[in-house]
Amino acid sequence: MGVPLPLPTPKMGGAHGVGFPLPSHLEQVKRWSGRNPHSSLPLQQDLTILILYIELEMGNDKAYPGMSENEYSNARHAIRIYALDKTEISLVKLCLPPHFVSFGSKVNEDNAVSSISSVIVIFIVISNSALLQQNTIQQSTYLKKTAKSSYCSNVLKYENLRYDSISCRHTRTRESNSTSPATLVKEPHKYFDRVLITVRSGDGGHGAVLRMPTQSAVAKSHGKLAKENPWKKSSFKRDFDGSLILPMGGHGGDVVIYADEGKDTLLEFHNKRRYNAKRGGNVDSVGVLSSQLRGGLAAPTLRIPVPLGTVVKHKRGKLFSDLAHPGDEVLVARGGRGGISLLEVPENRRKRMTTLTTNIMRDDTDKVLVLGQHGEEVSLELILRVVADVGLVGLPNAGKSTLLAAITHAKPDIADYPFTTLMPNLGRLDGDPTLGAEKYSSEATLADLPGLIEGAHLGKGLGRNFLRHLRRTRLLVHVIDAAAENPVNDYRTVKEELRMYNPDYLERPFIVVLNKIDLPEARDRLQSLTEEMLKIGCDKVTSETELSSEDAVKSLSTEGGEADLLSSVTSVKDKRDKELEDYPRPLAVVGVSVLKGIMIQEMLKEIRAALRKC
Ligand SMILES: Nc1nc2c(ncn2[C@@H]2O[C@H](COP(=O)(O)OP(=O)(O)OP(=O)(O)O)[C@@H](O)[C@H]2O)c(=O)[nH]1
Ligand SMILES: [Mg+2]
Repeated sequence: MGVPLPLPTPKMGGAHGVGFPLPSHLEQVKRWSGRNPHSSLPLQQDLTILILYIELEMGNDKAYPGMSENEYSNARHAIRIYALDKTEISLVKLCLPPHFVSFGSKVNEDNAVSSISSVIVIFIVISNSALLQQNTIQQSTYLKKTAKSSYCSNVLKYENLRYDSISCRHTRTRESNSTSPATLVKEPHKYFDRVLITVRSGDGGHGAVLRMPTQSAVAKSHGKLAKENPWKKSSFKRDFDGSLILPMGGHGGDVVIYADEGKDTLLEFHNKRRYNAKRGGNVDSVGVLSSQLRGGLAAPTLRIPVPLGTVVKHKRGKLFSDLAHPGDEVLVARGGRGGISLLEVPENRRKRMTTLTTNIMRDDTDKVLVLGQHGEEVSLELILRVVADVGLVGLPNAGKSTLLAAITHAKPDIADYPFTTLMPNLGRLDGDPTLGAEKYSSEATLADLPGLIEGAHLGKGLGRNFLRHLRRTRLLVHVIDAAAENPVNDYRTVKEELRMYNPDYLERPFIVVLNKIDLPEARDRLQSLTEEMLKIGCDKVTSETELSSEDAVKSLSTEGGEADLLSSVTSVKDKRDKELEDYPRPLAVVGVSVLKGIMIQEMLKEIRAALRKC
């Protein structure tokens, strides 16, 4: 620890090295070591790095056929770097011997082994855990011994085999709480559906080490009766088998995240990113067992409300839960258990008490149980995907928000400039009263999304991240400005962007709404536009019309449409290779003017009919 490294003249990594210049790297290692053994590195997790620096004695160049002069001289120094997870550390001793000889296929192994002239083994332990650091030091000591006996005799001289271990601590990186309230107000659309938070469950309350009361104390508190028989069974709380029940520390508060229909966004979490549950109460005692003794109070569960449709994930990927239904909740951190109480019994009464109690503990090592257990701290990523049956998509200014306002009670912002809508607006569509009571209840939720433009997948306009909010929809409604210069092209642009985000979106049933037919230029070409739109696409539904449940699970672990599993990557790629014409054609094309209320009922009929089909 802390011994400056005897470093050889550094050279390039060589044919078997890691491909970056040695000098700077070894300089860094040098800085980490000797001078400051407890230097900090900006790493989040525990890590052990094993560096092998091997210098070869390249005696006979005929032993390395096919190696160029350059390769030959580079191969004289080989550096290998292994990052070991803390759980893998025991593997070091297993995998070390092969590394001594794994100098690539061009080198005859025997020759290579016999030509090693010196080896430097460096362990860098980056951890705040003293135990892990200690373990690594033991590992390297063990290696020194085994290397001496097994390798040094015939491979290299022991004095040429050097070990060092370096301990570094993590830097305590402060969580970026950089989103200022002003930014949140100015650009809420960038933050409303994604946030990182940290939750901590409460510690358990402490138990107590109790003494039996003296006879006089018992008499004082229980009057004459107790004086006659201080060990009378009813004096203390007992289990059904007669054993004494000793009070326990209260359970620490759990942390639960639940779906709350009253919440719309995750914005508030940007202001407060840390949530701590309370700790359990300690045993209320002055050290003497009494019938009045109470256990510590359990801390209340900390319940955090999030909008319906929030996906709760571990910061580094693992899915906790998808809170897609009202009342869904997930326990994200369990509170620490309360400590138990111990009873100290005088030697002469011990035997008798043992027959009466099951939870007497005298062993010193058990005393740790008196302290409540620690709660757990978890970093979470919350991702909102709105829950809606129908998604409205289209270019900016097509009239999506006007449509939502026309058929639901929603009051979205409407204006004749692009990107009026920055965050999804939700509206509730009532069922069809003409279909009778049964169908009337089949209401649906509509989501009006921000406008998409060509190149949205490259980040143009508002980008395309908001398309994740289409994930749960059953039906898409393409809203097109029929009075625009080239409505068919606009339609293709939106479909293309959807496909770039997630080709599955194009497999979903959809209808096309040609809007603004109150304007003459739209009304005149309504017929031809409708025919043209109906021609784009094919009849056969090529694959699943909805995300299968398996896909849904996969998609929960990924964002932005990039699936992490190889198979799904391939399938997504295949789907992107398809032409727009290879995807299903619209279920219906209707011309409307949502502003002037023309053909609204016909449009609603088509939407309801489509909803019934999917
Ligand atoms: N003439 C006419 N104008 C309409 C019609 N529907 C919407 N508009 C106008 O089109 C403009 C844009 O409407 P919005 O509903 O804000 O369009 P949007 O698709 O939500 O636009 P973004 O939110 O920017 O994506 C507004 O000025 C509306 O008044 C219509 O049927 N006829
Ligand atoms: Mg809008």
